[in-house]
Amino acid sequence: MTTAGHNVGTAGIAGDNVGDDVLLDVRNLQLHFPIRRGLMRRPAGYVRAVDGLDFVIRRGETLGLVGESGCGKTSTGRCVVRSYDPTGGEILYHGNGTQPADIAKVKSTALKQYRRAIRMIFQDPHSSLNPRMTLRDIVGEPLKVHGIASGSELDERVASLLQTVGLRPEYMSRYPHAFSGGERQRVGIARALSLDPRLVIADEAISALDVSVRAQILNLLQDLQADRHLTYLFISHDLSVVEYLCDRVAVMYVGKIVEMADTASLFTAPQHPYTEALLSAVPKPDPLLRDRRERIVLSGDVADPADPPSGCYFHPRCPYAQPICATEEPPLRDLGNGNSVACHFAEELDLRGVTAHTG
Ligand SMILES: Nc1ncnc2c1ncn2[C@@H]1O[C@H](COP(=O)(O)OP(=O)(O)OP(=O)(O)O)[C@@H](O)[C@H]1O
Repeated sequence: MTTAGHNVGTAGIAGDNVGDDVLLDVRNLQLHFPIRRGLMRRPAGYVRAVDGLDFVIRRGETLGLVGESGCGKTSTGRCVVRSYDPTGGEILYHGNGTQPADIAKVKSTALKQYRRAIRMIFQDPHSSLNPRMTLRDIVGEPLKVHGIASGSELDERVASLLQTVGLRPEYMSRYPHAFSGGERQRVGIARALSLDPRLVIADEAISALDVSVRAQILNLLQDLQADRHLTYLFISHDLSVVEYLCDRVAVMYVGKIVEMADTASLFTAPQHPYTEALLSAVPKPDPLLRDRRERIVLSGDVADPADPPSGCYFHPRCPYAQPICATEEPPLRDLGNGNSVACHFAEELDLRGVTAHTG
């Protein structure tokens, strides 16, 4: 298959010094949903689902995106695939190793090309596959829509994609209901791969599956990454899986990244109190380990993204908060080792880490 799908236009962006290994450079990304009220449906406020994110995704890596429900993970993924139009910021795609294209703003043909390069795998394989379509239609549809294959060539490509994800080619005339949850997720993965993408966004891709099939799908994702030089943005609640799969992790709280680090540093030496609290809730199979670790129960609810607190959004729940935390928002700052944190007191706190597998 050709990689013509990655030939997105340059959209007039100056080439910055981000390094050759960067595939996606996201700057000040925002997605604010209007809250409409009254007869005239005028915006009465905004839900700041994504509120100024800065991060890069490097070629070939798996970047994890974690945080509690409602913190903006899915909204971020949907902005990156442009199924939502961001309300602000830039998504610079370095597809050809030349000048990047600002995906946040491209339209029509360039957007269609970009959507070949960045694909998404969804959480629920039951609802994300159309029950009235055969596997041939589901997996082959992107190839048809993009005018890449039809007729017998399409069948050949679908057969090959099914084999790639561990399904038998003769299944292509069957409907999704004939398959288990794990098999359906394999179909979703085959569909995502059909356009030979560079970046795959997996949004809770294994969360809905039985524990017994999760490992199989994880292994498949890892094999595909090695074979096809894929880059992943892996969105998950499950920190044990994130520790196992991801090279780096971004922790989100109420539309913002509060910590970003390589996986080993994040799990063994978290720098943000919110990360520490999330890690303390990772279930431990070892009872001795369980006894030694105290779970940090956060007080209060996740802040409302339509009416966030002043200063650091986390300060009303933070066990280490000081007066400045209620008045000044801490920027996401580089710690000098490539990792970054948004906390006024990161250097002064001695936070507890844990590794989900070894303790
Ligand atoms: N279409 C929408 N209109 C208005 N608000 C929305 C919309 N989609 C999401 N939101 C709000 O944006 C915030 C972020 O939601 P999002 O689904 O991105 O979070 P999440 O971290 O992915 O949560 P989960 O893990 O539960 O999927 C939430 O407050 C949510 O209610």
